[in-house]
Amino acid sequence: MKFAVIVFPGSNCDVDMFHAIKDELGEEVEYVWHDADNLDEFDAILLPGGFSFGDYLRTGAIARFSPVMKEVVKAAEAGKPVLGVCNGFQILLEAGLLPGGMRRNESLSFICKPVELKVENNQTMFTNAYGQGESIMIPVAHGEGNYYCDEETLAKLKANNQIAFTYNQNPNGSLADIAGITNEKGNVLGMMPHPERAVDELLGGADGLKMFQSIVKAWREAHVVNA
Ligand SMILES: NC(=O)CC[C@H](N)C(=O)O
Repeated sequence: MKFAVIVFPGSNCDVDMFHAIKDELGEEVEYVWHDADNLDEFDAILLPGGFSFGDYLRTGAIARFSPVMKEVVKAAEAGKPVLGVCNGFQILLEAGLLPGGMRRNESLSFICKPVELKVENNQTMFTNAYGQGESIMIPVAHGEGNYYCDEETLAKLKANNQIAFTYNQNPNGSLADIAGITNEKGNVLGMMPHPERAVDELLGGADGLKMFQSIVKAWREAHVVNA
């Protein structure tokens, strides 16, 4: 399985993401600069965290116009797994691939610490290796992670099981304790916590690795005979 790590000017979690896939997961991975115009050779698309275009205007608001985003939309429409972490989540929101938006953390401060998440839906291609309701530890590091959407959207997210993760102790004021959501089809996931920073006990925990293993498992079941 071949992963793309999309790199924007200002991305800073791309190397951790690459390491997670290559060294911890053991799958093929390439960096793809944000002006790329073809992602056909990749099976899964990863948008890493960082400060794309310096977080000017709003986080993700400029990156969503990068040429590669047309290809990310195409990949999402084709049903490929698309994962956006932190700034990657912010870009997916700005691109309209996920509903809602981000506001500054309620505290107006940048937060950087491990947080406990609850797996709200383990029936997705990103979460199938977790138990339903399992508590996992994944670090957060953001200034703008206060997820918001209108009531109708929240009702839809709940009705369609699109809330993948919630915070056990909400660190940023996010609506309904939301830490990560999927699109309706379930193949696009955005989350503020950083699974790529929790892929080895040496890093303080390996709960994030299961997310990447889930993607591979779902992909093999769909594409490999006798998986
Ligand atoms: N680690 C990150 O991706 C940071 C995200 C974003 N720039 C913020 O501070 O909200």
